[in-house]
Amino acid sequence: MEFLNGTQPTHDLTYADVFMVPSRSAVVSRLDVDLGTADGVGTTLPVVVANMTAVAGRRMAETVARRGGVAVLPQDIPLPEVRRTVERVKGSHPVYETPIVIERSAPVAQLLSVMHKRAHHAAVVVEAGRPIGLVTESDTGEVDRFASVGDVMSEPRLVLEEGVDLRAAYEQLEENRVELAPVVAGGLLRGIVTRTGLLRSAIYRPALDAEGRLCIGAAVGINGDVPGKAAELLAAGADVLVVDTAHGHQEKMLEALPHVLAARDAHEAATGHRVPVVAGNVVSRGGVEDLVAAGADVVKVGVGPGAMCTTRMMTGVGRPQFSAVLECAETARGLGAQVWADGGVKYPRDVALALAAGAASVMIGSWFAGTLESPGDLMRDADGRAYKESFGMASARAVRNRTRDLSAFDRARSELFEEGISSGRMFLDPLRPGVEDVLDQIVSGVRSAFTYAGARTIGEFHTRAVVGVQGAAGYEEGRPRHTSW
Ligand SMILES: NC(=O)C1=CN([C@@H]2O[C@H](COP(=O)(O)OP(=O)(O)OC[C@H]3O[C@@H](n4cnc5c(N)ncnc54)[C@H](OP(=O)(O)O)[C@@H]3O)[C@@H](O)[C@H]2O)C=CC1
Ligand SMILES: Nc1nc2c(ncn2[C@@H]2O[C@H](COP(=O)(O)O)[C@@H](O)[C@H]2O)c(=O)[nH]1
Ligand SMILES: [K+]
Repeated sequence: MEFLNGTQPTHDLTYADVFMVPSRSAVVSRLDVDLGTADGVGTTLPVVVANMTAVAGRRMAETVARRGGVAVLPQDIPLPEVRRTVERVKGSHPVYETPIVIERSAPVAQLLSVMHKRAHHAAVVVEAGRPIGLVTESDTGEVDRFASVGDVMSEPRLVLEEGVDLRAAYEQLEENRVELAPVVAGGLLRGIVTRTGLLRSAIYRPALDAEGRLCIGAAVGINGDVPGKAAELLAAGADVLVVDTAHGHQEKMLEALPHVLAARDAHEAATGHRVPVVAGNVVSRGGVEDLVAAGADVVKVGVGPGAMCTTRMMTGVGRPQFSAVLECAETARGLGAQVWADGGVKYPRDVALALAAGAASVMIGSWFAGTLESPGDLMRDADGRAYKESFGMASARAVRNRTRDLSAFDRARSELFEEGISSGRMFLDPLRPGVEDVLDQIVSGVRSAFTYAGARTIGEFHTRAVVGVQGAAGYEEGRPRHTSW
């Protein structure tokens, strides 16, 4: 990446402070762009779902991995739950979507409580594993909540066989005038396909492990039995380990990392699979050097840019994210390592700029919290707008949860050091309520940014990007106007 006309910025910059200038390009189609990452995780998209309790759960992990990204399960989730989640994600079909499954005798009220959990807004009624009916949201419109699902379901007009050609499946949905269809193998339900899902399958490639199952990551903190926890996460099937703490450039992290690496190496010796280790967060050259020297494959960059994060206001510590990523990525590259840009992403442009600054992948939290697939309950404000609650992992709410095994006194004391918001409202975009809708937006923006720069790959983009510095008016000029002025 170079700054426009060779200028060198005199102060640190964040995503809003910068813009990219188009360059002569031989990449004539946005479809010629390959967004595969170089961090060894196996993602085909440079998108990582942040290890936040309000963001990364089973549905999020599965849905994002099917489109090529990866989610990192938070360090606060109890191990049995991590094992269950990894197992379910690895058990989900890499192409077909996971349906909401319900029994014929269940009340409609039960169906309505789960219907919004998947973007396809439909449920498959099963009997002994076979799809016998379909219910879409419109079927439940004026129905008594105690009616049974069997009364409102209709027989599927189309049932597809596993392995069906995806293009042919799309045509069959079109011919049968249906939006979705169950897919079966030997009569048993394997998943569903939707029109949008089939289109996405043609554009995205899932992030898969060596056995062809969806990828998932898991985080571990720096306190407690770190090697034991790392070994358990690896045994559970995590494809990437994230050693995560607010201040990643501290001795405790440097002590913990070798233990995690030893667990990783033992796992590799036993299974033949090498799991990349990510560590953070830092924002300086020295931080990257120390974490890479301690063995991190990837360094996570970002102190204070997160939407739920109050660190900068509480402490004055942090660094504008574009400059932090730029310096850290340059340092990591010189040491044969990579960085993830973590936090502060609000628009697709921010992902493009993080990649221009040299990130191998970009971690996103709060934006994804406001989607159907995040773990939180769907709520409505006084105007009826749908939202989900997000909260920081250093908020009193998260700290209370993380310290549940401590004495009441120690717990209360920990909460005093809160550096995050406990209840942010992340509104769902009515036009893009699902995480895949957000991914579509990100990927389309990033692919386009690549062709403007004349880059086919993330590596080329990083080399070719030309970045200028703008003031608030420059940023403002780029925003669309929905009304006249
Ligand atoms: N990227 C960011 O800007 C930030 C991210 N977070 C996220 O919040 C989650 C919880 O992280 P964390 O707060 O580290 O909690 P953890 O409980 O994981 O561990 C923090 C450890 O580091 C010690 N520590 C020393 N100095 C600091 C400091 N300035 N801030 C925090 N801990 C410090 C703590 O000791 P003691 O408590 O005794 O001081 C404790 O032992 C993580 O997911 C992290 O990524 C949190 C803040 C900033
Ligand atoms: N200082 C804090 N940072 C936090 C907290 N919870 C999460 N985070 C960081 O934010 C990113 C995600 O950023 P977003 O803008 O996409 O939401 C996450 O990965 C953490 O590094 C917190 O409580 N305090
Ligand atoms: K912030």
